[in-house]
Amino acid sequence: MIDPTPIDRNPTASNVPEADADAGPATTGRHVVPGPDVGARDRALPAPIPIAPESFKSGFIGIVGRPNVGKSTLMNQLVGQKIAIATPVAQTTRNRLRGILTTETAQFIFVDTPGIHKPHHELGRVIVKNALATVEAVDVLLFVVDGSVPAGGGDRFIAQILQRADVPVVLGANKIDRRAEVDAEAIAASYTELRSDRDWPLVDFSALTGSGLDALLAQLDERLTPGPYYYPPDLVTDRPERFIIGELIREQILLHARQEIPHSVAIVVEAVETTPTIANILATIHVERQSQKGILIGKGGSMLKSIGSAAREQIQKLIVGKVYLELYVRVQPKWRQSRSQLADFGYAIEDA
Ligand SMILES: Nc1nc2c(ncn2[C@@H]2O[C@H](COP(=O)(O)OP(=O)(O)OP(=O)(O)O)[C@@H](O)[C@H]2O)c(=O)[nH]1
Repeated sequence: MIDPTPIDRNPTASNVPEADADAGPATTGRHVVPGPDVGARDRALPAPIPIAPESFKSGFIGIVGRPNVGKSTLMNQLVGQKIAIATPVAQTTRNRLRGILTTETAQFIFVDTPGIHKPHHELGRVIVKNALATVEAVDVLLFVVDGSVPAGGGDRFIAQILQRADVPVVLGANKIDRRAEVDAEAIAASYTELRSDRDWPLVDFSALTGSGLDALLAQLDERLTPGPYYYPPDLVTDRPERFIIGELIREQILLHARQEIPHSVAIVVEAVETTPTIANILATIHVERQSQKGILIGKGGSMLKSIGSAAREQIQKLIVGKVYLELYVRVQPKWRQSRSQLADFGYAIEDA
C-alpha cells in the first residue's frame, strides 16, 4: 500500500536540513546530504536557501510503481548519488525518501514510495481513497514500469488508481537495456491498455545505464509549475547522513545473507565521528535470535567482514575522507517493540 503521510511543503527547519538545526552538511564533493548530529560542530553552516527567480520551477514528483521496477535505482541516478538502496530483493524500499535535483532553472523533489502492490483480498474503498490522497499530494506522478516485459496485472492495478488522479502522470518504461526487440509489440500494446484513454506521455529509459533520462527530465520539467527552492540547491536528500549509512549497511546484509536471515534486522548507527580526513562509524545490527547472530558473523567473522567491507565501500562514496566502519551484532529478542522509541532518536531502523 502507499504510505499516506502528507507532504510537508514548508521550507522550514522541520523539513529542510535536519542538519540546519545543529550541524552543517557533510560535503561529498558536489553533493550534500544533511550531516550527522555528532562530531560535526566544526563544519561550516550550510548556505541559506536562495530566493528563486520568477521563472524558476519546482515541485514534488511521486515515483510510483510495482516493487522491483527500479524506482530506487532511478532516484539515485537522477540525483547523481546513491541515497536509496536498490537490490534484486523486492520491496527493499521501506520508507519514504526524498531525492532532490536542482538545476539552473528547476528543482525536482522526487518522492520514492514503497512499491504499491495489489492486496490479496478484495480491494476496499478506503485503500483506494488513501492511495489517491497520497498520489494527489504531489505535483507530478512518475509511473515506473519494468519496460523489459509487457505490463502486467500489478501495473494495471496501479494504473487504475492513477487514472483517477488529478495531477499529470508520466509513464516511464525502465530497464530498456534488457528489452528484446521481439517483445516490442506486446510491450507497446500493454501500455495502450495501461493508459486507457489517458494522455500519459511515455518515456523509455534505463535507470541502470542512464540512457533516456534527459528525455525523462524534460517531460517532468514541462509539467512543473513556477515555484520556490524548497531545499538548498546543493542538497540531494532530506534524510540525514546517519540514515543513509544505516541503509547502506542494510543493503549489504540483504545482498549477503538474505537467504539465511529471512527475518527482520534493525540497524542502529550509534556514532558518526568525523574529522576533516577520517570518519569513524559505529553501527549495531540487531537480530532477534542467537542463530542469526552466528550467521551474520560467519566462520571466524568472515560474513561480518564481507558485509562490513562492502558497506564501507558504499559509504566511502558518500563521505569525504577515509571511512572506518565498526559493526557489532547484538541479539535483541524484542527489538521491534523498541522500534518507535529508537526511531524517535533518529536512528535508521528498517526491516530487511
Ligand atoms: N537491467 C536493469 N536493471 C535495473 C534497472 N533499474 C533497476 N534495475 C535492477 O532492478 C532491481 C530492483 O531495483 P530497485 O531500484 O531496488 O527497485 P524498486 O522499484 O526501488 O524496488 P522496491 O524497493 O521493491 O520498491 C535491482 O536489481 C536493480 O539493479 C535498469 O535500468 N536495467
